[in-house]
Amino acid sequence: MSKLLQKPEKQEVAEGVTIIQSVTKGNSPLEYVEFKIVELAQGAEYSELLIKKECCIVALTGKINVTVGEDVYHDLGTRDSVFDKVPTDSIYVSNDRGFELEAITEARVALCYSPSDKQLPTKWIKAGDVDVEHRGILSNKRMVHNILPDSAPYANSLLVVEVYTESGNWSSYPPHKHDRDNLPNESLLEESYYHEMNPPQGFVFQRVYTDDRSIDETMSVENGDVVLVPAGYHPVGVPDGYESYYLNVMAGPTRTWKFYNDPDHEWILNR
Ligand SMILES: O=C(O)C[C@@H](O)[C@H](O)C(=O)CO
Repeated sequence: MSKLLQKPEKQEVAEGVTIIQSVTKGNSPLEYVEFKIVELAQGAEYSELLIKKECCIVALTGKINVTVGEDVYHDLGTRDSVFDKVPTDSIYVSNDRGFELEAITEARVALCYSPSDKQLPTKWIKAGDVDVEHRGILSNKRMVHNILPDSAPYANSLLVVEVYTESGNWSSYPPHKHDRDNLPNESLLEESYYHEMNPPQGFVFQRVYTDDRSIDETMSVENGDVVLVPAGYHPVGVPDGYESYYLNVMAGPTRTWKFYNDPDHEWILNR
C-alpha cells in the first residue's frame, strides 16, 4: 500500500473515546501538518495540551462542548452526517494551550494541527460565518466550506477547508500543486485529505505526482482514509453514483495558498 495512504485504525484511548486516524510527524512524511479523527460516545471526554502547535477543532458530526482555559463553547456542531452539506462549527486553539472536548451526542471530531510558537486568541469559527463557495463547471463541480482560509487571520500556519465533489466529477482539478516557496507565484504548503463517501461503500481515486515523477501514486481511497500530500499535484476523481467529501488541512512556512496548475492540463479551465 502507498505510504501516502493511511487507513483508519481504531484505537480506544479512554472509555468512549476512539481515535480512528492519527497522522503525526512520527508516522508520516509531513513536517507541517498533523491530523486526528476522534470519535466520542455520548458523554465521553477527551483532552489535549498543545505543545508548540496550534489546532483547529472541527465538529464533523454530532454535538460537542469545547473548553479552552476558562472559556466553554457550548453545543458546537450542526450535522448528523457530513453529507448534510451544511457548514459546521470549529474552534481555533493556539499553541501551548489545553482543550477539552465533551460529547453531548455521539460525535466525530477532526483535530487539525500545525507547528506554532506565537500565541493567538482562541477563535470560535461559527457555522454561520463559514464562507460557502461553488467552484467549477461541467464535470469539475465542487462545493467548498472555507473554515480557515488564508483570508482569515486567526492562525499562524493552518488552513482548513471542506470540499464536496458531486458524483462523476473531479476536484482539486485541473491538477495543481503548492510545493515551492516561490511567492508570489507559488507557496509551499503540505496537505492532508480526510475522505468520506456517500454511500459509505464508495471509493474515489486520488493521484499524487510531481513534475519529475519522483512521486507518482494513484490511490483507491475508501471511506475514512487519509491521503498525504508532501508535494506535488493531487487531483481527485469520483465515480458515478458516489458523492465525495474531504477535509483538507494545509500548512507550511507562509500562510498563503498560492497554487500552480499543471501546465499540461491547465487548458481545462478555459473550456
Ligand atoms: O477546489 C478544489 O477542488 C479543492 C482543492 O482546491 C483543495 O482544497 C486543494 O487541493 C487545496 O490545495
